[in-house]
Amino acid sequence: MTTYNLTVFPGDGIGPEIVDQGLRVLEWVEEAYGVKFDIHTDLLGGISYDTHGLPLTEAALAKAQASDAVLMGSVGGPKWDGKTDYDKRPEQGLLNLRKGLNVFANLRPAYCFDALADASSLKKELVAGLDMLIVRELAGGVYFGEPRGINTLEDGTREGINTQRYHESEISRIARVGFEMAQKRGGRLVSAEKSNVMESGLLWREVVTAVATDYPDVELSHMLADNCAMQIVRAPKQFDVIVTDNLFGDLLSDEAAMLTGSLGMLPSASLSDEGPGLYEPIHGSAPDIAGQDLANPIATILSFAMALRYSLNLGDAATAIEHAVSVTLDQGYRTADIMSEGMKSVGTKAMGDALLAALRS
Ligand SMILES: NC(=O)C1=CN([C@@H]2O[C@H](COP(=O)(O)OP(=O)(O)OC[C@H]3O[C@@H](n4cnc5c(N)ncnc54)[C@H](O)[C@@H]3O)[C@@H](O)[C@H]2O)C=CC1
Ligand SMILES: CC(C)CC(=O)C(=O)O
Ligand SMILES: [Mg+2]
Repeated sequence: MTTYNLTVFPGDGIGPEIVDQGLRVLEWVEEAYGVKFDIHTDLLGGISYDTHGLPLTEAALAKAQASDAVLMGSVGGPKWDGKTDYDKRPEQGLLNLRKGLNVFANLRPAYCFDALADASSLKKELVAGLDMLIVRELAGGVYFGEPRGINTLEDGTREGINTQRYHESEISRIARVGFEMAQKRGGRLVSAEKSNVMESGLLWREVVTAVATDYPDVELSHMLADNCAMQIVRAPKQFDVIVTDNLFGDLLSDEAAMLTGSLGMLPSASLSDEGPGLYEPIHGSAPDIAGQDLANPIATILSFAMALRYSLNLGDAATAIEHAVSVTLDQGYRTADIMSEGMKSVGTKAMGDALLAALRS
């Protein structure tokens, strides 16, 4: 029997609740596909800080690096928001995990399930049939650039600094992922930056244009990121694949999530050239609904399905899970974030129950 080593970081807020449902689905995969998941659960984020004084310990990172795939929930919350030492904040643990795994390519698919075309805040005809992919650079850019910090100046006033910095090698490697994804999909790639006001954006545009010569079958276009944000809500189905930097990808993907009905629907896979991928929903720890059995576990379950496809060679199991999500939504099960009139209102665990029933039927 094939055994896969998984490191799981439930994290903070709704993280443990949604990860629990994802792990139930993985138990089904073990039964249905005759594989074994050897699961090591560890601490990341605020819970790690409270226990160890650090949002990610070296030992936990080493375990993750030695795994076949790393699965997580979410980190952060008001308890740690006051921390001015950013290196100790829960979110820094996640950034360190991403950097430590060198997962530079973050795939964020925005797919509108037919049953949820009504759940979007946009008109149904704009989102029905939507299937776009945001490829976000994840290991560089302004979340990592130096110098950073808050300095007190001679006159006693303060300035905050973060640095957007991209080497051309970082741009070309994420551009290649964008082109390769477009080749496997609709053959169209939009590169989003701010080359009109940022040198790093200009370099981004030049490097992506140069890489394009290796992919003559992909139709490349460039779009300023602010226009891209507008186009995503004006006419989202014009997009096939968007490649963009760490900050713009963060913002554009939360925006795109609302086209699918809810932030609780959008999964992600973060991939490196070698080593395990990291799989997490794109949303945060949702402190406003944590511990109340209200969170939508679907983004997490779909992220774990992406792990099966991209890291564990279990693509059939991933497809079965995606199909079960579709069936469950067709059956009318809805967590509060995607609820509409006449549907069956369920909590986090009951959504997991419904999905497992669909998988077993
Ligand atoms: N990858 C991660 O772990 C991330 C962590 N964060 C952290 O999460 C904390 C909260 O951040 P927010 O800005 O409030 O963003 P958030 O994504 O946690 O929540 C935004 C809104 O979406 C709702 N929401 C999110 N996920 C949901 C789900 N699965 N089901 C139903 N509703 C859901 C929340 O209830 C909230 O109203 C902060 O500490 C932030 O730094 C934020 C984004 C990503
Ligand atoms: C480090 C995270 C908190 C940033 C984020 O919002 C994301 O990656 O989606
Ligand atoms: Mg985000």
